[in-house]
Amino acid sequence: MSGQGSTEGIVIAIDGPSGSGKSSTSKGVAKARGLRYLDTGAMYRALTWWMLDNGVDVHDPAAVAAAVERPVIEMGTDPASPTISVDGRDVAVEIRTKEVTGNVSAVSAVPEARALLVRTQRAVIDAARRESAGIVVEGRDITTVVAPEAPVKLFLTASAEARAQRRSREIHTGDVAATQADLARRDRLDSSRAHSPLKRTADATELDTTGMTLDEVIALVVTLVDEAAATVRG
Ligand SMILES: Nc1ncnc2c1ncn2[C@@H]1O[C@H](COP(=O)(O)OP(=O)(O)OP(=O)(O)O)[C@@H](O)[C@H]1O
Ligand SMILES: Nc1ccn([C@H]2C[C@H](O)[C@@H](COP(=O)(O)O)O2)c(=O)n1
Repeated sequence: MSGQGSTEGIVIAIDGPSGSGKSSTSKGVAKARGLRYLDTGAMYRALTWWMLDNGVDVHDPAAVAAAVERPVIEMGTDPASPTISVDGRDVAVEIRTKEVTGNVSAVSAVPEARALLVRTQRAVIDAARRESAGIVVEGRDITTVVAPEAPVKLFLTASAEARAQRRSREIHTGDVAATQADLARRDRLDSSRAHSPLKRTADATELDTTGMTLDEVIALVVTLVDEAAATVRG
């Protein structure tokens, strides 16, 4: 709940390229305004982890499509401690490996995988709204496919250099050039796939965070949420 209006049932949709700050910003905003938080990238990662763990050839779209219904992926939406599990196993660490990161774009390009996860994401949003909770949802197709009617739609960006610096600090590597190449590869794949590619629509507010601190970005987005809450609820 904000001082500016009610955030009950509000949906905040945030997309952007890898390392632009979607997760950190979304969690910070959700904590500041008592909202739920959904990391949809974690869901694609969890599906990818399961495929790899079960010997599915992730570069064979038909094999991925045939297996998508098998794992049960569940998410916890508390921004202070978001959770992700597959068949009851906590996979928060496993989904962040290099192997998963290197293969997740292939799995997320498969239409059957997207259809299933989009359905699950909409169910999470609907459940939050039934409980009168607002929710911040972040990923690559939230503003375009998952929640195009959201009253706050943001496209977060930062320069390739800034994103590589941030991610390199996070994973404690001095090889910023290699990190930048990894981010560029994933962005290229995620933006060029046939189904639900990452793209900014005209009605999403672009926020270039290069040169901004995380706290500054969170404060700015909280302001946008408060404005939307005041408008939506009168
Ligand atoms: N404005 C900022 N200034 C400095 N560092 C930032 C800023 N925003 C995010 N970061 C840091 O950059 C790193 C990447 O941020 P984050 O994981 O939130 O990005 P993301 O867009 O969710 O990435 P991905 O799509 O790859 O999951 C994190 O270490 C985070 O703390
Ligand atoms: N809505 C989404 C969210 C994520 N993906 C894919 C593409 C990303 O490279 C990958 C991992 O996401 P991250 O953890 O880096 O946010 O998942 C997608 O296609 N759609």
